[in-house]
Amino acid sequence: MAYKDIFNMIPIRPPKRFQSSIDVKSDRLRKGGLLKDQFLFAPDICIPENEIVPSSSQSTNDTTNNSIALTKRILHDDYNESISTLRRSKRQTSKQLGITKYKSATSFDSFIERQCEDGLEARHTGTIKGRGVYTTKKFFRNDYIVEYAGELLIQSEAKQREILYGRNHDIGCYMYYFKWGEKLFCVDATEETNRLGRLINHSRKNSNCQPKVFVVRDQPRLILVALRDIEIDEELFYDYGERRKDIVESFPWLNE
Ligand SMILES: C[S@@+](CC[C@H](N)C(=O)[O-])C[C@H]1O[C@@H](n2cnc3c(N)ncnc32)[C@H](O)[C@@H]1O
Repeated sequence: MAYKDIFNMIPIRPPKRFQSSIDVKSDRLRKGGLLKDQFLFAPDICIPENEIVPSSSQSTNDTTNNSIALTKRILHDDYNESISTLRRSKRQTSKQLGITKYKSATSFDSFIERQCEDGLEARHTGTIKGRGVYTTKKFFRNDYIVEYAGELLIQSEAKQREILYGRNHDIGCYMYYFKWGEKLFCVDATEETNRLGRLINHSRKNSNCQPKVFVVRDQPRLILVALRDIEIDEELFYDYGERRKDIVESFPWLNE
């Protein structure tokens, strides 16, 4: 499956306030009284949607889970190899990666590492979109919202998986491609889990959050950050970034 062009990198400014004093406190304790030297960088990210299968049953059914299990078995050897490649190549400096470093006073890594999904719940939207994620607390602009959690893959493996997933129309599109340094990676969140980032729907015109790459222990993690203040009971949306004409014509909701 093809992917769209990656946009320029857009740095995000660290939030001016701490999102939660509890998180900051635990982070300080963990790191011996110091906030870790960390940085944010934010290449724009895209999800290839050219094989989106609009499905009402994206899904907990056995067929889907079996397909995923089968795919993983088939790809098992490649998977081990690709992840070890990833690990081998991870020790690049930010200069090599061409990434601007931003020291942040606020630590997002504690949110990521403890899989924080506070203030969110999944509900059925009652529309063709299927499930969506809604807020149960207020978020402020630049707040951490949730991780787009899944398996980190290199591009070649992700493409192989997509071919297999594409054979099963019960499998929805949960592959999230992004550029990190000079390389393309993908977070595959196809497997049904209880993580919420994978359930956030698309809006081009009314997105209220935005994907960013955040590095934890030298590994890129995808997170969603609030674009503006978000009130309780709002559905979360981000722009999937797909602009290819043929794809958008096939899935007109990408323009909404
Ligand atoms: C990452 S999943 C989002 C969660 C999905 N709604 C679910 O129930 O599992 C992406 C899929 O959700 C659906 N979707 C997301 N945003 C949509 C929108 N604005 N309109 C229609 N369908 C949408 C499409 O089927 C898309 O392939």
